[in-house]
Amino acid sequence: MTDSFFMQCPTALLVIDPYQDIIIKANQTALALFNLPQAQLKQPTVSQLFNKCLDKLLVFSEQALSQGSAWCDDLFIEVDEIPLYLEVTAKAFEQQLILSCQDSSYTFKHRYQAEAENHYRLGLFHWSKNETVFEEIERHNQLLLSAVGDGIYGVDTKGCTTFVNSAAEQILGWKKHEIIGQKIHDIIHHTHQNGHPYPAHECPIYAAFHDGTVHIIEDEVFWSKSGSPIAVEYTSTPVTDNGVLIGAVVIFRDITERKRTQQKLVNALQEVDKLKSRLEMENAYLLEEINADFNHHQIIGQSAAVQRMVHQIELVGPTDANVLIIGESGTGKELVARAIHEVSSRQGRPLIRVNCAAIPAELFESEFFGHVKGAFSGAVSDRLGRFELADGATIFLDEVGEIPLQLQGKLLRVLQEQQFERVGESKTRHVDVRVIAATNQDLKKLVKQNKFREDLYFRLNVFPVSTPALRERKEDLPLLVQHFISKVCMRFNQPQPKVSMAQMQYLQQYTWPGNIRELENIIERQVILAKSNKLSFDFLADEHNPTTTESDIKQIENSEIISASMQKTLEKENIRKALVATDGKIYGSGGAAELLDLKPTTLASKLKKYNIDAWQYKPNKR
Ligand SMILES: Nc1ncnc2c1ncn2[C@@H]1O[C@H](COP(=O)(O)OP(=O)(O)OP(=O)(O)O)[C@@H](O)[C@H]1O
Repeated sequence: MTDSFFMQCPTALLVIDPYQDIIIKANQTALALFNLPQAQLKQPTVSQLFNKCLDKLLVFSEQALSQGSAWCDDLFIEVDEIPLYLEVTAKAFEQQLILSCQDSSYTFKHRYQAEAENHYRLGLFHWSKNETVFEEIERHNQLLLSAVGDGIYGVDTKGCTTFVNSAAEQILGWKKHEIIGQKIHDIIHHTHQNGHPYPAHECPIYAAFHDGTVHIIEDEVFWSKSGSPIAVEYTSTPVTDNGVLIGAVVIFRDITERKRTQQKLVNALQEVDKLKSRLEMENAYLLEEINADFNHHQIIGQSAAVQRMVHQIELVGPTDANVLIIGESGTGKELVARAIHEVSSRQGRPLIRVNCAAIPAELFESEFFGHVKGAFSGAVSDRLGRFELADGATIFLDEVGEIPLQLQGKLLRVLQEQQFERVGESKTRHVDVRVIAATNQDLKKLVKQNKFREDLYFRLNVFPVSTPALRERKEDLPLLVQHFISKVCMRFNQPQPKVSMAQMQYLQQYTWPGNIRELENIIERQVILAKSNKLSFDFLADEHNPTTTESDIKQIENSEIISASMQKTLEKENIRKALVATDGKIYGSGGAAELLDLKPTTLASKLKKYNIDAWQYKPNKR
């Protein structure tokens, strides 16, 4: 069994006797390796077998015999004259040596192969490990590129697309397979927003891989698959490989929404600017109004004429009809206009007043309709006209008869179509303005004289309202007088003086050519001049009334208009009545002077003037 193992062992085994120089035994592998016939084991001898390296064999054998074992790889034999190097392991056994021999080239080959295989296995392992890492990186990159909200695409140096991320697909509407390998500029960047062609040689994206610098563009358009422009900002960054430009990567963002928001903001700011300048103008206008003390709108009076007028105001006020107020100067035309505006639905906005008599002829159009900067010398900035200012409100054209004939056509157009153009501008503007006009002139007469357009007159005269002259409603005088005294005294913060009946008569007798404005002015003046707590208006008698002879008192009483001479007669009669009532007493409490609200000295001089003897009225004298 042992011998069989020996014989079948895959390693070449020789048992030699180094002392006798003979091969005692050799197994199958050894016979094959040394090319020995089994029958001739005694031949060759050991030294013959290793005859080319005897010295080394001797040293090796002695080492094995003395140490019990030895190993060497420099012994060789010649087989068919070809050296066969061996790795030999020797084991000493009872003065014999067992040699285990291995073909060195075979061992080397196997070891090399094993090593190569080892390397190969290791390499494969490393490679698959690396491949997994690369795959992982690629997967991460893909995830990142897909997750990014910005569009990303790459181009090579020919301008052809090399990759596209999902956001780019979504923004542009093009699928990857439709643009990969295609010249991207021709697909999405061929035209400027204004429709002008965008040549590829001007394309900043392509420029990046020509000049090697980053190109940042903040406002351009890319064209979607559907053909609509997409507002974008983008960065084109050159890509290099070992210092060589190989293309560019473009990161872009759809800024449509941002631009829309920006535009909204710009519009809102413009609107704010417009409203601001409008408010400033309104404010300045209102301040002007407050300063002018026009902020009271009470119409005082109980006469039939006033009641009729108030009724008309209530009728026409809530409608949007144009109104023409006709009346003498100072009869309250503006007051009526304000009252109409205030009962209308436009009362939340100011009444814009234009005094047509105060505007120089050459500035009328600009005042009414505004102008643009540079429209004429002096037009240094855009300016709103009164009609634009009154948009949504009411415009009050005071002294409308003063509007120059050449502008009347334009005014008619606003009244009919609510349209006009600013001076120096062709853009037609629309407004919603109610017009209230006023005049103290006879417009019909102006029409006949060709100074006022008839069509404009009819347009304005839709609803005429007349303000009665004060002399036609003298019954309102006491109320008006009291109203103005209160108003003035409140302004001056002083107690209100009284008006005696006699003084009231002076007011009643006066003809009031300046109407209520004159009354208001006179009262203000007299309040300032009043020395005591009493107001005097006797100067009115002397100021305007012509001298007449004394007439019948009865006639005076029945007369509505009292002339100066009548007034004198009336005063004389009045003094007489006072003397009768006071039994001829002039001075002191209960005297005629007090009753007449006159200074005793004034009464005395009047008695002298009228040649009245107070003694005549003493009880004992009558
Ligand atoms: N009925 C009234 N009650 C109270 N005040 C009045 C009345 N009518 C007019 N007034 C006052 O008289 C003054 C003159 O009135 P207003 O300016 O309205 O007259 P007008 O007819 O427009 O004058 P003009 O034609 O000169 O412009 C104002 O202070 C106004 O408040």
